[in-house]
Amino acid sequence: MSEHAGPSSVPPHAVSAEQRAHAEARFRQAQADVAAQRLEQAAAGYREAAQIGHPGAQLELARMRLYGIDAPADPAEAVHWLQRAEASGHPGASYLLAMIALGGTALPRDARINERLLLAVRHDIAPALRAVAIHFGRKPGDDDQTRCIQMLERAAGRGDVVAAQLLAERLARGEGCPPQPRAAEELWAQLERAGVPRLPAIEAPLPAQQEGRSSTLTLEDVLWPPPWTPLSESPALRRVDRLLSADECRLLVACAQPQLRDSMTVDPVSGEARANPLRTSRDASFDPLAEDFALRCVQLRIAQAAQMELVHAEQLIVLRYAPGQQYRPHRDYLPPATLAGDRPEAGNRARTICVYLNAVADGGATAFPDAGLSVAPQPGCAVVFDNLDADGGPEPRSLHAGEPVVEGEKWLATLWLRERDYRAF
Ligand SMILES: O=C(O)CCC(=O)C(=O)O
Ligand SMILES: [Fe+2]
Repeated sequence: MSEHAGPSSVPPHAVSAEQRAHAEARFRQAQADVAAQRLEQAAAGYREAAQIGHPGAQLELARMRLYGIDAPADPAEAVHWLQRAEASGHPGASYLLAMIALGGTALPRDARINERLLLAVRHDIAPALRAVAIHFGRKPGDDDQTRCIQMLERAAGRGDVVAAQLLAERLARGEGCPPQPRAAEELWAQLERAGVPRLPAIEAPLPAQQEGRSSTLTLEDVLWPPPWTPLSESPALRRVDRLLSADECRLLVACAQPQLRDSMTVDPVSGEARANPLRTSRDASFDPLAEDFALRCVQLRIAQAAQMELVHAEQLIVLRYAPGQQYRPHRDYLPPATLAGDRPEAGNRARTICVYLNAVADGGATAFPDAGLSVAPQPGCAVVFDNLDADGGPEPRSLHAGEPVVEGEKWLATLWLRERDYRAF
């Protein structure tokens, strides 16, 4: 993780100069192995250097173990190496430990998350700055809003493109600062020259707040799910209002935009992904390797709103529908052949939560024919429904559709939640 400042070589006095030099050489060779896709050799090299006490190697080995790059993922081993790197003062390790703890499985979801994140902020680690900016930006206080702008500026100054996009949108609209349309235009022009696409116009009310919360960086705020409003009992259907802030909606769009591809569906017989007239949108699925603290925090909040644990979630999908595009009536539970090829031990997709990320000029509601209901997109709000019946069998009444967009575009984030643990951490 080159963007993470911190000691990456073996601290002096711990081992002999000769061992230190050896660890450094093994570390460099492992980096070359990664570049050449020799992953098993890279892991072996990192491991040797990590055992000697090389914090950079400890961090890289941890990442390989966390994401299962050379062998099946082992978050517990990743945590072990990160804790050793953290003990040597590597702030990148603290940042990763905080990110892992959000899942609440490999590490407890406790106050250490805030401590570690703040430590990463003090070391100017850009993804930590971005996450903290978005966190303050959710809060109504003027001080919090000012902090959000300051943190976005700091992250953008460290080269964080997404923070720069979020900042430009806030400057343009005067969110947390007086409107500065000229500065916003300059920033957007700079971003466009670097090939960064503009964001769609997104405005959303501030998220619902838990009464009496302080304005410090406390994870409890994120964990508090706004209550849901039942819409139908059978099929089980609810809506959640004011779940995500405008920054959070923009974050999801900004991260998805560069990765959009034509939506595919999986053929239930062959298991192959292919274009299907069932779903004519474009979508992006977030690679776990690309997830940062802010993205995990938003997903945790979405999972909490669905009253499920984040580790039950498949990868988050962001969909974009242009006029005429739609998702024809379907059910989200997986047919046996598809399930068999994708973590059958996690069980089927028990619940779905769809979060609307922007306002659609016309069309694009989510229709539930068996409930006789349709939910119109409202930025930052979500619809939650159950795909399985009380006995865990497929619930045919969960049939639903993304109606065609008539005018404008529709951005949506979907989390499909399995019955049991799906993610490694
Ligand atoms: O676009 C919609 O409103 C529905 C999307 C959907 O059904 C899904 O993501 O599973
Ligand atoms: Fe669906």
